[in-house]
Amino acid sequence: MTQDEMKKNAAWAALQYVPRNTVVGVGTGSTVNHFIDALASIKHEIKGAVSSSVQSTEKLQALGIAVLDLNSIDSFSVYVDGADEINQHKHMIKGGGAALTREKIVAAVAEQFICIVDQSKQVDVLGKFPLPVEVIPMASAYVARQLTKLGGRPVLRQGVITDNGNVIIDVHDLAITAPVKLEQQINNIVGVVCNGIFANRAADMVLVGSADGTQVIK
Ligand SMILES: O=C(CO)[C@H](O)[C@H](O)COP(=O)(O)O
Repeated sequence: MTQDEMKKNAAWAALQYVPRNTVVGVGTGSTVNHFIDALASIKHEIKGAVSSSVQSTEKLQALGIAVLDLNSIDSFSVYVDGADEINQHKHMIKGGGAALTREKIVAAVAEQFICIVDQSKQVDVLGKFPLPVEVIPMASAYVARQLTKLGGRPVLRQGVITDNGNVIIDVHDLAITAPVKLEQQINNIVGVVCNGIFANRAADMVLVGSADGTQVIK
């Protein structure tokens, strides 16, 4: 079974946790693209979606799913998104698709975060995947220096501008043994919009696709 088939299994398994007649939060990425396909199969049973990126918005709308303004909603039940890495505490690294800020915003409004991954995303310690940090462009050199002081090796992601008009710095060589603390430390650097550690708002449930089926971790 390919990695993409494992992603697809996890994505379709998420459908059973989507309450009907509500708004659904939708993340970004190749795993989420499978989830959007799955969501389209029940589009007449939901009230629409809130989206974490232009990419997901376009796919949702192309499949006939209404995309609602997050500011028009007080809360909603379930946010479904992928991850680049996830540990046993359901802390994640996200942002490989550069959508981390909007993903963190939509996740913050959701009551429950369901993370859909293939088994290759499970790790003991976060940080082998370079940590994405969204940065205001004029602050990129300053922020890079501060990230070096924290022990990382920052690399500007070439040719990428986020949906919010900012740049991404990928931080290599971090062994993230204290994700809750490091997430806050990086957020405290002036010029950082958001970083890809999702630990202060971890996942509530993880669906892990593998060749043996989909494992549910609550
Ligand atoms: O955080 C993300 C996008 O910003 C994605 O969830 C993450 O990169 C995983 O992507 P994929 O499902 O394509 O493996």
